[in-house]
Amino acid sequence: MSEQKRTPSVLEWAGGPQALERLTTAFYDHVLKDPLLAPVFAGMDSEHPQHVALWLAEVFGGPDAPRHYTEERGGHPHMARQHLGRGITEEQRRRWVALLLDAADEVGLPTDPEFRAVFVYYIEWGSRMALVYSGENPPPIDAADVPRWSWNQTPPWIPSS
Ligand code: HEM
Repeated sequence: MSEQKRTPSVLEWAGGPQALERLTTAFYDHVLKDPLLAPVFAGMDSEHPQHVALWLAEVFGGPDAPRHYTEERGGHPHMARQHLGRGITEEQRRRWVALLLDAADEVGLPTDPEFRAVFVYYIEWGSRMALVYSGENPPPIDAADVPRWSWNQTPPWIPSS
């Protein structure tokens, strides 16, 4: 009887925490040069790329992965608060998503349809949530956990032999 292969977490598939740090480092380099986004990030913490990589690692790490962002950075409430009052526009959100996807190509994240689908699924949701929190009537900031995103409908394709 053939042994069933374990499905890697999205984080493992992406290349681990280091791959996400490469992604956010390249991404914020571009953000800071972008006319639409640079003003939004003018006061950005110099470690912001690492913090966002830590957040993404928790989102994509799978149910049993360490919760580093929650333990070290204050979890969902801290992240949500960081967007309050920023008045992010839909045009800025779209640019933010576009630059992140460009950066994913630039640093060589996997390009298989299954990985990119789950990645975009989270980024689309998360960026719209950031916009909602940044607006005039943000939802209350509750003690929700950092969301865990998994393969859902599109587990990675792994050859059987
Ligand atoms: C999936 C989408 C997003 C994720 C996962 C995300 C993640 C985060 C996280 C984790 C922080 C807090 C970092 C920390 O201090 O621990 C943060 C802060 C921030 N985010 Fe977002 N964000 C998203 C979308 C956006 C968008 C669309 C914008 C604006 C166009 C934005 C603007 C900011 C700004 C300006 C800060 C404060 C940065 C600083 O001063 O250090 N975010 N974000």
